[in-house]
Amino acid sequence: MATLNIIRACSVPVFRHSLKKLLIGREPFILSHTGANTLCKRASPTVTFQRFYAVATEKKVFQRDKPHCNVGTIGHVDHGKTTLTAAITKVLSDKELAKAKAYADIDNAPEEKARGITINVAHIEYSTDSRHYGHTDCPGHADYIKNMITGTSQMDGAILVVAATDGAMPQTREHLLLAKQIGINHMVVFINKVDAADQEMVELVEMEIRELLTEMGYDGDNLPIVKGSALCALEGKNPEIGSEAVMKLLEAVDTSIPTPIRELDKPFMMPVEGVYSIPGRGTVVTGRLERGTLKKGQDAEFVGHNKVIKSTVTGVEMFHQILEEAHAGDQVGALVRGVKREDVKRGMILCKPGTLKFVDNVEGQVYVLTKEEGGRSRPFMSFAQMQMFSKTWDMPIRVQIPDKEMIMPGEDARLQIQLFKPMVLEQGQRFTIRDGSTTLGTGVITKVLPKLSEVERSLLTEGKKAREKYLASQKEKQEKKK
Ligand SMILES: Nc1nc2c(ncn2[C@@H]2O[C@H](COP(=O)(O)OP(=O)(O)OP(=O)(O)O)[C@@H](O)[C@H]2O)c(=O)[nH]1
Ligand SMILES: [Mg+2]
Repeated sequence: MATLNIIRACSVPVFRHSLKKLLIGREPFILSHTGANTLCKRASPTVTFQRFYAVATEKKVFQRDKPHCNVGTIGHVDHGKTTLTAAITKVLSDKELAKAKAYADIDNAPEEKARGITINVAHIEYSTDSRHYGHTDCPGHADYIKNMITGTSQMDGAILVVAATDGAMPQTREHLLLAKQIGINHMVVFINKVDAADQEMVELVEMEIRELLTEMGYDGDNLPIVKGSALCALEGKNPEIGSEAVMKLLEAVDTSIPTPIRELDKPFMMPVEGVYSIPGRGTVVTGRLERGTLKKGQDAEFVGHNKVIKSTVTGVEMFHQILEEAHAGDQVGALVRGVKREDVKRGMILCKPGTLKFVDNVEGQVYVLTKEEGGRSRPFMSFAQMQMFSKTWDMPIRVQIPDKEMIMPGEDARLQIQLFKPMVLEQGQRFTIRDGSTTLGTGVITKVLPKLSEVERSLLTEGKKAREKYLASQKEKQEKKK
């Protein structure tokens, strides 16, 4: 069977014949890589080893025939994000543009269930006539915000799901605000569950959402809002509000979320989202390639959590299909050599050796959320300890407020931020700060400051008393100088 596939994969008819002669009676799986490669070369220069290997292991080679774009569903708990995701794949699979995914597959597929390189369960692929999509369905409940922050930081645009039966809920608001602050500027709205609400209610919800969008800094008057029922689409009922509404939504996504311009010519860099160990193949890291291009055979290193680990990329896949070359914006899985699963942690950055360094002392500009925006009601002061989220990592930090005594909710201010462990941070990088389960604020890095001294570093983790003592001694020194 596999042999036949290989023969079919050969694109030049005259070589197909010689390939047939070479391969009949051989088992492709037991060929060594070099053996297979020579075989391919002898048979046809057009059959590359990647293609050969792909067919031998019955994996498809990814065909880059459409621009790639990353989207995802956000919105209040239970408003139908996962149902809509499943419905999109169902409707598109009828047109052979996607593989239908059942609700249960999207919502709680255990990671062991997935095989191959690209494992991340939250990512789903489909195509429309004009684009190829990677879709993130953010899980609900308690983990939501954390996933929102790390998950949506990879979206080029979002689909906001609002149930017509509920309208805008507190979390709709919070997620919208967060999305805006993370830098998601393009949004399409799906008013879901119209099968369970009357017409008047649906219209009211639309008005309410347009107002909310405007308030949050989006173009509320003109953003596309599609009304329908994800459940009907999934169950194949009422096509006007079911499958047709889903197609309308996809059209809106196609036209109003532009394909971002990718930085292909920069050295590659990919924040690691997941790390997996695949028996017989090695360690695989997943994430979205942010800059550059990534290919098999490239030297790479992991930077972050105060470590640099050298490695080589030995394979690249996207949605279980082999990629000859990954481009910035692609959601990829990379097979890496010489690295154990325990060595690499989520949040490290896979990059071209020597192009990134980690820092532990930065300056940023932050906006602190008010209680209504989902923040807290109390101000915070210098020396406060909190958690910083950026790209796919989070890390405890201690902050200093150089210009003020304290920052009140609703204010913005300059912050000096010291990280407990050095991470990759660049000027212009966005971050969010949180305290326990509340989002305090979001900001952007304005300056990278000199690395912390040993004393400063030890004080970071010491208690308040030690720090106060240190500061007092510094003050004394300065006064003596005067
Ligand atoms: N009547 C009706 N019910 C729907 C529709 N879409 C989804 N539901 C139901 O709403 C409930 C929640 O749907 P989910 O898709 O799990 O919602 P979610 O937004 O993914 O929820 P979380 O992931 O928990 O935040 C389920 O019981 C769905 O069957 C719809 O169009 N009409
Ligand atoms: Mg869900």
